[in-house]
Amino acid sequence: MSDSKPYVELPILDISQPFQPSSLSLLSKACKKWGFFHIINHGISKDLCSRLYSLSKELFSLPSDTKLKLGPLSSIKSYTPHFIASPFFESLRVDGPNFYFSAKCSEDILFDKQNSKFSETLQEYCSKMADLSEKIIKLVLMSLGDGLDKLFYDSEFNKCHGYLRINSYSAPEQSFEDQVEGLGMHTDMSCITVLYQDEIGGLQVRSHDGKWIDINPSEGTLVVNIGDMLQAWSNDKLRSSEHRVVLKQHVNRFSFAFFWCFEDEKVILAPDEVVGEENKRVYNSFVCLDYLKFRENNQIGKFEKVGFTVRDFAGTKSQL
Ligand SMILES: O=C(O)CCC(=O)C(=O)O
Ligand SMILES: [Fe+2]
Repeated sequence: MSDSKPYVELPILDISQPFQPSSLSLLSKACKKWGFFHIINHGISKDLCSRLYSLSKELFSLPSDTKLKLGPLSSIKSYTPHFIASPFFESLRVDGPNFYFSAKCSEDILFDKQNSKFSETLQEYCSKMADLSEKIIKLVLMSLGDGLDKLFYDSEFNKCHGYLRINSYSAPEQSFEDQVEGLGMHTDMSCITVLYQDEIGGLQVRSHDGKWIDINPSEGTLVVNIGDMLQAWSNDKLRSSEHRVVLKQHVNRFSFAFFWCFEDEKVILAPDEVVGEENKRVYNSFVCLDYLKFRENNQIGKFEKVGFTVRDFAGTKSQL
């Protein structure tokens, strides 16, 4: 990676502390400009991350035939094999609200002997992530000002649900002239995503003028990004940025992406208080599930590849 890349300083929020107006204002600027920020003192211990990391290694080193019992052609569909998102990417999904049950269904098929550590660890990690996501949503709403957190948290965000995707990137063996993408440019469909990335790095966010900027890993720090659902709900006050993962030769990489989403049947329409008097609504109202299906069924936007986003789906004419 070249050294000439523009440098971006994303806020690092200590979320164990009460928030000062100055940190909320930094947060709101970062959410508008980048849609990404970092958090520390989030309560997810190093030990828990290492345990999940070891289990992930064990899981993805199982034979392909075993992993394929979990999808994409099986009834469970928790596994995405290589060559769907990219030749170097595979993933396993664990769904809430009963993360233990979801992980156990996969565990029972993957491991000959019972490996209850797998479902227990996933339950521990995901339930902590769900609590953390609620906290982060409140914080992001606070950063929008005008007491929007108090006005809308309970009425609009109380049925959110989460799922985890454990992402495994295998190492490109040949050298390529261009950057090798492990996961191509995409936006997340969630309200927010909370991401643990290992120490390898490779996550990049796309700036307004189309430059790729590294989001470097740092121990004890989690990355948070705004997804499409919150971009639409906030009438573009919060940005769901395009991002991707580039790989290094001969190096494997893992990440754990926890997606916190509105319920499927939720109708997203930016409230008047969020839109503000001066501004126009930039999205028509839409049902969440319809957007998810639009992304799933769309050849270009399929899986997490470059493609259509919520703007193509629900943007008002003036914006297109
Ligand atoms: O692996 C990463 O760092 C990012 C993963 C990601 O963007 C996703 O799972 O949506
Ligand atoms: Fe993503």
